[in-house]
Amino acid sequence: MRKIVIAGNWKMFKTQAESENFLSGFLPHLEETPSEREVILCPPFTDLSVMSKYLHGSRVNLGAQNVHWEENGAYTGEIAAPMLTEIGVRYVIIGHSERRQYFGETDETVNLRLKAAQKYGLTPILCVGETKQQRDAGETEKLISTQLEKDLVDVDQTNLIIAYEPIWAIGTGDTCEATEANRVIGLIRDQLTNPHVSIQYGGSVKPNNIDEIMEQPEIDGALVGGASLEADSFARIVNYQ
Ligand SMILES: O=C(CO)COP(=O)(O)O
Repeated sequence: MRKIVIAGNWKMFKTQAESENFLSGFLPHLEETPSEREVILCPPFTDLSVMSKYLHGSRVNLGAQNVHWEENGAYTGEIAAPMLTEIGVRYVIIGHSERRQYFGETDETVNLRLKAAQKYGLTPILCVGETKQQRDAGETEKLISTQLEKDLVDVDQTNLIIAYEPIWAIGTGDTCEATEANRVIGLIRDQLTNPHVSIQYGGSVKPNNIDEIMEQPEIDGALVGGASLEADSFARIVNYQ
């Protein structure tokens, strides 16, 4: 059975005080959320500890936005998996296009991070997706297939979530057609050895398009950026019809 997973990626937004304010507005909405839906919030590192305490006993799980592959060491600015698991973090986003674009993340480092996350018991959310230029050149399938091939070397597919995030749809309001996202996600699934991996769609997911996205048979959830920053908006997404 593939699990439905709805995750909010807060990127570089929200102080601790703002994160607690969000939770006080958001948590009451979860009374309506079907129990089989997994709800995850991925805030900045500085919010994780305070949110973990706040969320104790709640059904919301925490994810980080990155993790290093070493257990510790002289890697200024990085975070190690045991630092995350110790405070109750269960998931970690790896290979987001913003990391690949602005911070030199490569398929090789993505692969190292995926394996390290799994080694320490975190479930990675691996992001893949094409640029507008690659899409226009008809290279979507080839690009994603190459990303998967390189990123997933020796990665355990029984503890993995994948997010298909077309880069041109991120933060632009220009959502990928739900049927097209469904098609690409079907192609991703064809390339996996485990048919039970949950595959999310990400890119301008909003309260007004979540229902159509979740109607698609191949789409198992959403990775939500901007619309996860406001409690009512993310609640509407988590409580899709
Ligand atoms: O990058 C994203 C989630 O990881 C998507 O961001 P938006 O929902 O703001 O387009």
